[in-house]
Amino acid sequence: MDEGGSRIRRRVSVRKRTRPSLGSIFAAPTAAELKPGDEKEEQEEKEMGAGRRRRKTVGVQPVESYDSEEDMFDDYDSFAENSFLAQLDDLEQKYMQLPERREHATDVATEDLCSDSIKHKLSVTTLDNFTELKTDVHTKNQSEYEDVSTESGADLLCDVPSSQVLYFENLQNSLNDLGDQSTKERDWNSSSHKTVNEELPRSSIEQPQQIDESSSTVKTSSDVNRKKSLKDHLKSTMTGNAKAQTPIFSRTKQLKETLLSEEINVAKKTIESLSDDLGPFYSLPSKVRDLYVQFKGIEKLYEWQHTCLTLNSVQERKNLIYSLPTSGGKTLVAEILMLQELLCRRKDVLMILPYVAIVQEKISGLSSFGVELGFFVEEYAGSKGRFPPIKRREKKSLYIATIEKGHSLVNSLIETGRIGSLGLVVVDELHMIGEGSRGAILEMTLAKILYTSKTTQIIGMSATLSNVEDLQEFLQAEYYTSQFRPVELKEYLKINDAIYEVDSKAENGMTFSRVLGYKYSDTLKKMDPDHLVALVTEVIPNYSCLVFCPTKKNCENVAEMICKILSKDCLKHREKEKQEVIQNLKNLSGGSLCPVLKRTIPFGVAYHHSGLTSEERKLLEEAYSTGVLCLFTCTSTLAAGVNLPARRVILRAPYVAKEFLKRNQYKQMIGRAGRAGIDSTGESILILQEKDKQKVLELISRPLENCYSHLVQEFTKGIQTLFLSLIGLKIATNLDDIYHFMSGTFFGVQQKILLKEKTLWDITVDSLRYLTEKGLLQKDTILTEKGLLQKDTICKSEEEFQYSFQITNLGRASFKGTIDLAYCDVLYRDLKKGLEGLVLESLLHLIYLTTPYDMASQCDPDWMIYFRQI
Ligand SMILES: Nc1ncnc2c1ncn2[C@@H]1O[C@H](COP(=O)(O)OP(=O)(O)OP(=O)(O)O)[C@@H](O)[C@H]1O
Repeated sequence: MDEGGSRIRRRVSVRKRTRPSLGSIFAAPTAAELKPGDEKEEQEEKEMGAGRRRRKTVGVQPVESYDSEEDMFDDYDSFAENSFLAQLDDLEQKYMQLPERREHATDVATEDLCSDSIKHKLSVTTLDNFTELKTDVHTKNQSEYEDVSTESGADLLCDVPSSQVLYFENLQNSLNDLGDQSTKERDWNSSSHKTVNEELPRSSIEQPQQIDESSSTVKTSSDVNRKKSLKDHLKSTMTGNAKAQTPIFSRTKQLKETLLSEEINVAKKTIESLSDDLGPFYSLPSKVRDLYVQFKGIEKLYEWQHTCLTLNSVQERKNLIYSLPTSGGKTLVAEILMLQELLCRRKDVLMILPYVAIVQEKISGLSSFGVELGFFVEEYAGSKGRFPPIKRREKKSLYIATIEKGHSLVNSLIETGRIGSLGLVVVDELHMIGEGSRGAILEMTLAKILYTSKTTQIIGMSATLSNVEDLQEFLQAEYYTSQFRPVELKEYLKINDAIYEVDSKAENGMTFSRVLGYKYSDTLKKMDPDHLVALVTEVIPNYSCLVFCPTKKNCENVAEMICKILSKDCLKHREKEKQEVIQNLKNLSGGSLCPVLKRTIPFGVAYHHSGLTSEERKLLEEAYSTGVLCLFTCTSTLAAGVNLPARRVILRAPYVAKEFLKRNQYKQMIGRAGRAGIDSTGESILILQEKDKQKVLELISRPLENCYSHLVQEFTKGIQTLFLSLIGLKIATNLDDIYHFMSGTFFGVQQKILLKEKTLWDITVDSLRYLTEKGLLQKDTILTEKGLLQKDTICKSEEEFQYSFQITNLGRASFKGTIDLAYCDVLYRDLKKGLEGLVLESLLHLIYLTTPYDMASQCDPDWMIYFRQI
């Protein structure tokens, strides 16, 4: 009895000691609370339609060095009564008399100490059909009990990442859909609050009415009721569990679990010994292979995947860049390497992806693996993500992050001295390192990892890499490439009504293929001058088709235009399911539906761009993936890795907005054509006008664009932000170290190409000087060969001295508040002025203070309106 009780009390005392004061919670953000790059991500999020928030600064949770014990009680002290824990002890005394129930009940008690959300998360489901999975989970918990109790109970009790809860919910929904009668009879609302441990015989759950009644006094305050209900729930669950018979678990399940942990132990040893014998599945338990068959239908690896995974450099954990055409199956290799790291080397893994939508797609794809194999899948995108991440002792975490959130995560790990816990970092679409300020953030992230952790392996992949040598030098990585593509991709161009095949051997890069056979009336020609309907009706409704359009508005117009011309027969194709899609979309937005989608969905057509909310997007993507919708008109964002392939991809014009297509963009877009395992071939058709012919011929024949560092070009969002964070996080604080850091960046590798007129030393010195003059840094002490001099000592030549720098308050606030350094001083001045006197006569002053400067610079206010308002 005391064992369990004392364990709980001990945890409480730890919590009390380490819990931050209210003051510190509400104090100005510290350390990794406010992360560089979040604003940019907002932009991207907006772009992908995943969020519509606007703000000048971004607040994140306070930084604490959470350990798993703290997490267990996180958020609870705030609403539980002081006597709550004492009552818990009483309850233990009362209901845990039977020694054989002790462990089980303690388990439940501690679980119930967790928030409703955690309970909810742990309440896998109560469906009969799902008992197997729950039993599985419970068995795992039981088998882990030893570790849990001797360490901290962390893995059982800590925050299950929402991503994995989603997995359970999805499973629950799909089981629900099966329409099992017994399922229907259940009350879902109530069952959703049950814990895994409540999956016990009904008789044992229907219990302690007396205790409930006697202990609960009626109070009017809702708060008190909340506390009471928690307490009652606790009591009732504990009593129920105390009386319950120990559930009988399937022997087969238990055996499977034992086998899995045995296999993992063997795999750990194999991987440590660097043996050539890779065991049942690339040093992983055979269960992983089974899961790939079960969840992804992948029975066998492609030859290149096998070769890549068995490379010596990969076995030796060297950094690796690999490049294959789109749909080549790159992700699977990365996933296997990630699983080796999580399961065998017992380290956390970070996967960086370019967009929120892709992170979400990956989360849902990998959550099932996490549940089955015992690791956490954590989302770092949009508003999701905790800094620093929860420290877990047993299970490892796979963080799936956008570029910006990945950077913040790495910053927080460095700041808390935990960067070594990151065993592997995988970067998908590595070529994005050459794209503007997002590229600069990716570069900073990787450079910081390289500088601070010698044990973290970095793997980058892309379908569109050109100057790989530079990247190899930066990442100190090996390179693997192959031209493998499981489904052949045929490229076509359409000029007027003739179709040409792209042919590198032909004199002008193309050969005539055919003339479009579709008969157009004069009216139709006016409506559809590019013969889009002729092209799409060769494919839909039986196969899927993507039409890339230059703008969002164009997506909508093209979708409508196509539907006006399409035969009414299309309406009959999967009619009922399309109506369901419409209904589901309506449900998402309180009964209303975009009039364009209302007209196009019955034809199986929809637009896909950043104007959709993430829920709408998911719904439409699902309908498209299952063939209910057969045509998407979309913008280029869909090309960046969202797995929605099509039999035919049509590029409406060789433009993205007003910019002429880049080779990389073209490759990514046409790469969506040809579905592995479904299509035997994929086709792309680029529609062009005579005037663009020459440019297009160059586009299809020239090599991919090189990628170049944007670290210095993106001055305030690049090198300036980097230096501030290096000094703020104490990664490098003196001139010498900072210069050394810079030499190891992608810019350092390309400096001679990018900025010939200046040396890297000069660039470093100039940037530090600029930050110092701006009041973001201050020189601390001066280190000379003769010793330390005071900071105000005048020095003649920078080279003679080694400055040590400190971040100022303004610098820290800017770095942590993700403020663009271009206007951090203006913002500070404005806020300071606001402190002197806030004009509340009208809303004008408040609007001024809360309008981001970059937004303000995009519009040209009519000052007379303001004048009249005042
Ligand atoms: N060995 C395999 N056998 C069968 N299918 C596979 C295999 N490997 C990958 N696939 C499937 O091929 C499809 C494309 O794979 P993946 O998304 O990994 O390609 P990619 O190279 O990352 O493409 P992109 O550059 O477009 O992101 C996926 O549906 C994946 O499940």
